[in-house]
Amino acid sequence: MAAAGVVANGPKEEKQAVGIDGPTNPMVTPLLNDLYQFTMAYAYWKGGKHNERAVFDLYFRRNPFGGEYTVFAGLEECIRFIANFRFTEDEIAFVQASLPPSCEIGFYDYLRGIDCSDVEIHAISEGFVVFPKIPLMRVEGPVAVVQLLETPLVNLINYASLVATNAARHRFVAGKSKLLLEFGLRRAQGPDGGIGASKYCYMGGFDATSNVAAGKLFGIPLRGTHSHAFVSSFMSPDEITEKSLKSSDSSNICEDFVSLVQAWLSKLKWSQLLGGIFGETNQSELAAFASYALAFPKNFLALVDTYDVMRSGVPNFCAVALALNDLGYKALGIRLDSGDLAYQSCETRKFFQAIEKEFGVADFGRTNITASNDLNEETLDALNKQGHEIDAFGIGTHLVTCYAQPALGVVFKLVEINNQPRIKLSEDVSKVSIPCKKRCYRLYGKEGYPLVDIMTGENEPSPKVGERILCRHPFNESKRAYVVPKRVEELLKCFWPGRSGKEREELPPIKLIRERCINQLNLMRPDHMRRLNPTPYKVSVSAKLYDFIHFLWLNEAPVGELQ
Ligand SMILES: Nc1ncnc2c1ncn2[C@@H]1O[C@H](COP(=O)(O)OP(=O)(O)OP(=O)(O)O)[C@@H](O)[C@H]1O
Ligand SMILES: O=P(O)(O)OC[C@H]1O[C@H](OP(=O)(O)OP(=O)(O)O)[C@H](O)[C@@H]1O
Ligand SMILES: O=C(O)c1cccnc1
Ligand SMILES: [Mg+2]
Repeated sequence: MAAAGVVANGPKEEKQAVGIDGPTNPMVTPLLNDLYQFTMAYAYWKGGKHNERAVFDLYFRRNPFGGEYTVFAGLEECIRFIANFRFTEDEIAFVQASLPPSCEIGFYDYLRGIDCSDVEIHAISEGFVVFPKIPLMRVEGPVAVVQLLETPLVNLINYASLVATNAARHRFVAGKSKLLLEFGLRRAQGPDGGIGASKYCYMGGFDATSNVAAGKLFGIPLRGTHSHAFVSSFMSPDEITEKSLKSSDSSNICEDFVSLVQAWLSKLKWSQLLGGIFGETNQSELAAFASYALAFPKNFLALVDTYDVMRSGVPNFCAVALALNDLGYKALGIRLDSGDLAYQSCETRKFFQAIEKEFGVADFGRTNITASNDLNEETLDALNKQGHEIDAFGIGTHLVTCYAQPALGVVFKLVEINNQPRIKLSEDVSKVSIPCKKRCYRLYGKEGYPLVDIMTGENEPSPKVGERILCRHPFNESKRAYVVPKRVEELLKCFWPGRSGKEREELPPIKLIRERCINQLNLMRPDHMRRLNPTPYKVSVSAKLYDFIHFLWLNEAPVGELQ
């Protein structure tokens, strides 16, 4: 399919993060934290508890946007943070100034010495489809150090996974064949929101961004059109002084491209097939289009809704496109940014097809139509239901601000300390944590779909292909199922080995993560993916872990006394 707009760069050779560089955003430091992490770290240290070995799980409790899946994103930035985790003298001085003066000076020497060399991180690969309760990351290490990681890690995963999921959901509704452009920078929540949105929307299945900084930082393809300001900045074709244009093969020069455009406009006006659709078009708009075509003859795309789409924008675009065609150039297409996008795209397509027929310009009928203007999942769905002729969507505000749901409830919970499993109870069962250092697996069925994710204790034997295993709902006794997996995939892999001597998983380039994400989404059973009342994906625990959770629950919950 033809690309929309000016192509500023192709995807670069992505940089392999082996070194490992620090986080993309230099604001991500150990101070990007909640105060209570420091007060707890002090209290652990003061009590001589700081080096106790703790295991924390990072997970979320509910899928966003009323859906039944989430895309896991943000892992690379977490590993970059971990790999470079050290306090500067300046930061230590600030922590000291922020804690009560009664805190002993030795704590600051302790902070001076810590890094993540004794921390071990297992995580699900970035770009995987993930589900509630399953640990996305398992962080193990000295309790005070790992406590200091909670807020930054949750911060780095939360929005990344939310916006990647939002992008994946927009892609799902738009369909695989459409070009999806992220146009959200101006509406994003600050500079980091803008950069993060561009990165993770690409990961979640968008094709390109308008955000130049994101193009430079991550090698994401850049695309763009032009705005209404460019069109309304022109008053008349007389403004164009440099009117000559070389043909695409440089064999001849058209000395007055503007007159060629005017000639085509008259032909269109009097043509049999198009007769009566339009009269006088807006000449200042025509000047803007001709001028843009002179600047970008190979990438001409026009925003056609400044004055009147069918009576001015589209005929003016076609006149310029046909003049370009005379010189061997193929115009890219138009952008619609207001009004009824379904209706206008269909009318425009008919107009393009009529031109192809009347003037014998091959493929003119297939000229690209891009649409934008407050698009979201619902409007994309409505457009599909009505029928439309749009090839590409530019989406900003709703996508990057995650308008439909502003946060993913990622949490970081202690599940084990000094080899002792810990549980956090709650009146709300969905908030009870799943104790123990665990392993997690995805079990696939005979049709190739993932059937269930299962958590087991660290030392339980792993589920085996062809062997029946009981999968239990972690909290609901009556919900259980036997599964005979056709494929077993271990989900948690070692991304930061600490001192364990384990091999570290590579951090793949963003393009590969994007492909992985698209493949993962394609693998899901369609009923988990549908927008209305999707089927929940099953998340379970082994029988042994189930028994242990409930044993610990009873052990920890005080018995009430009725009077
Ligand atoms: N065929 C359609 N079906 C459903 N929604 C549509 C359709 N066409 C456009 N929309 C949506 O309707 C809304 C139109 O918004 P609104 O009326 O505020 O804009 P407009 O007047 O067309 O343009 P402008 O942004 O210039 O004010 C947008 O959110 C757009 O995405
Ligand atoms: O609508 P979004 O999904 O956020 O997509 C990006 C929008 O940003 C641009 O214009 P802007 O909104 O700045 O001005 P406009 O509303 O007048 O078009 C563009 O024309 C889109 O309409
Ligand atoms: O290139 C575009 O068309 C664009 C970029 C950002 C926002 N709206 C549109
Ligand atoms: Mg707008």
